[in-house]
Amino acid sequence: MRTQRRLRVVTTRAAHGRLIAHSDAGAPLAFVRSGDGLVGVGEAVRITVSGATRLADAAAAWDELVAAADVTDEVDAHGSGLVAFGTFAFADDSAASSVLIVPRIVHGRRGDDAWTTRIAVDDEPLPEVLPQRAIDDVRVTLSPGAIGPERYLAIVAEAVAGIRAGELEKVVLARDLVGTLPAGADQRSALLGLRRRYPDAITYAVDGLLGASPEMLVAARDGRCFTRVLAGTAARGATPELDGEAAEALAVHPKDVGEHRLAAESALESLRPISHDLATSGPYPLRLPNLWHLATDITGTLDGTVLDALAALHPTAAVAGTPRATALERLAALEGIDRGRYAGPVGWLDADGGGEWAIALRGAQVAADGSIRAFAGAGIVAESVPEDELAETAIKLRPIVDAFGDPLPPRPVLE
Ligand SMILES: C=C(O[C@@H]1C=C(C(=O)O)C=C[C@H]1O)C(=O)O
Repeated sequence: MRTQRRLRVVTTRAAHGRLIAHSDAGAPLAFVRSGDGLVGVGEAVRITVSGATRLADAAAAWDELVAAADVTDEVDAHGSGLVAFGTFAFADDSAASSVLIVPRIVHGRRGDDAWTTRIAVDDEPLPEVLPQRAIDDVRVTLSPGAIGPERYLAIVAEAVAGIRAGELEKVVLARDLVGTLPAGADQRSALLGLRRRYPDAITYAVDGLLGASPEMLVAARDGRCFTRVLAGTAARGATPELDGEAAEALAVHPKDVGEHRLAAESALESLRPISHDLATSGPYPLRLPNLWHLATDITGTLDGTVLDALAALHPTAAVAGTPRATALERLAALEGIDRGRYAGPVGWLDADGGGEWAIALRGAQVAADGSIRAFAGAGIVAESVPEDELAETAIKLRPIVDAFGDPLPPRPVLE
């Protein structure tokens, strides 16, 4: 989709309260982690793409918009100036649209810098910054969707049989929960629920897709990139001692270590053609409020934009499997449903090819009619036990189940 619009973009220093309270109740835009990040209000431009070329098409439309923009930025921080929020569908043949959204107003904070960016289209005046609005407490119960627990056990068993027969090494299988948000409900309620419980995760919201992802697919700035690969999961222990043992056991558990190695190697392989000086640290056990993951961090010099990096990395072996093409075929056949934007890239990009993109995990899509669909998956390998994988998806669904079920606990409930 082409756009001829000319944007006028002005960033000035500002002081903010809670970032999320600035966003729109019915259509929040957010990418926030540990108090830093971006929140968008309103919509100046929407770029809609789909199909196998969705990332390349979005990049071309974005380049045109950037070329015609007039930007005044007195802050010059990562995320000041012209930015767009975005979400991309998981599969090439998904019916879900992929979008880039340029808000009318962006509130940003990074360390000691805080700013507001105002964006006007063509000859419009710059938008006015409105005061924050209190967040309503909205409660929704989620229940099994197209893939209930029984069906999940069956497809995991089928996947294990295929892997043992040598068809592929690993496939990530997901299941879903559904619910309905009342008309006009405040979506920021769930966002705040996620932020309070998972402050170190990335709380994201773009076009009804919202969640708290622990996995940074790629962050790019000034020609450098960072990727965090997560694969291999264990429940937290009930006492500090048991918890420490759970982390130690995960770090040496052959199934998880093997599953992780496939994911880390495939991320490196994807990055090699578009980057150099790649360095890794890990795998190490990463602690989240609800579980442990094995993590590998990758840094490098990026020869391209953040969208180029997304095109190279997505879908990673952490959310699809290995080999990639076989895993994509198998997961589509076994799940039998459209994942929509679940496990796709969600984030923001700037005018210089930088930005931050998470994998859309631990979240849900809220559709225009209020229907909610949440997904969580687990990496299946030859040693996988269906009941364990079902339990793992239940833990991974907890952030979004709790955020909708009991959105505003008075203080972080864990940690
Ligand atoms: C697929 C999900 O998570 C991914 C799969 C993991 C695993 O199988 O151990 C771990 C982290 C994520 O990369 C999900 O949360 O839905």
